[in-house]
Amino acid sequence: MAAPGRVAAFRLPPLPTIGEIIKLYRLKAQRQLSQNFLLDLRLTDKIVKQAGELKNAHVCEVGPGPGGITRSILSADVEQLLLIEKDARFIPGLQMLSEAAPGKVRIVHGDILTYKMEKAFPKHLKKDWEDEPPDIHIIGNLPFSVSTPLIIKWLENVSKKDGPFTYGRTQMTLTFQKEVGEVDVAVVHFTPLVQPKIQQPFELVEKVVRSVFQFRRKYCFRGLETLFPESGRLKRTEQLMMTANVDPTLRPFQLSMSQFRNLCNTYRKMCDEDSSLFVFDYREELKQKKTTRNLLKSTSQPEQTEEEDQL
Ligand SMILES: C[S@@+](CC[C@H](N)C(=O)[O-])C[C@H]1O[C@@H](n2cnc3c(N)ncnc32)[C@H](O)[C@@H]1O
Repeated sequence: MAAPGRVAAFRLPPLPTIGEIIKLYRLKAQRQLSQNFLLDLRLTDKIVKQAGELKNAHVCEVGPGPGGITRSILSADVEQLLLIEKDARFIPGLQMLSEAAPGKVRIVHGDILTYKMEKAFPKHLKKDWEDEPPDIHIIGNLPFSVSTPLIIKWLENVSKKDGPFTYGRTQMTLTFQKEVGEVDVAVVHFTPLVQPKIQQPFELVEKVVRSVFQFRRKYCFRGLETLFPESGRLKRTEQLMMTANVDPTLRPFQLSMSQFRNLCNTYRKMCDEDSSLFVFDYREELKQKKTTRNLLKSTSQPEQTEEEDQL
């Protein structure tokens, strides 16, 4: 058994070991689980420390599972802890934790991707966007398959000041697990800025960034080309890169924030000049090309192009 978590006012039940989790929750794949669940309280304390001072704070933990991070949050003497867990098998263990810390814990058996965060905390905690962040924190260690769509949704919420950011510049401390087979986790702490670094609609920024990074190891022009329809693609990509002052042979991860800003601003101007541009969908174009090619296919079958391999 791991050492019990301690707080001044109450004593939490000990964290189960990986073997106990497998038995208790009838789970399989011990190797994978031991990477996904954080069962060392020294490590979970370290992660929770990254969130800053949590005494008397309102915290939402996403995906508490067996409750390692949960214990560390409670040990930080928070005012209220909201737990959102999708897997019903973890609920009884979380209820035990809730009983050990009376009046502190609220458990929601639900999906964080659909949970209405704009109603999750008391209204009196709301702060103006320009003020200091509210005393509300989101903390979580989620699998990659969930954390990626979730962070995109939350970044959109930041830009629209809705969802968890109805309360102001709510802070988030999230762990991102590396590839399956690696045990390392990266802890990232986010505090929304008062002014965005790029003053364009979220959908436009997301489209540009997603396009650049779809070929992350290639020169950045390769991804940027996909913003434009085939007719005039080369010319418009050149125009975008020249106006934005971006060297086309940089790799996506070498681009600076100001280069992304220039790209977004220039692309916005191009979209304003051509109303059909923003809705252009490169993948849709590829699909249509493939369908046409299949229709025209005769006895001699051409090799698939690199583009079509992406479909
Ligand atoms: C990688 S485990 C981490 C568990 C625990 N936080 C820890 O660090 O040991 C991810 C947890 O998130 C839960 N989960 C996965 N998808 C979820 C979702 N969409 N909404 C809420 N919880 C989710 C899983 O059931 C699991 O308990």
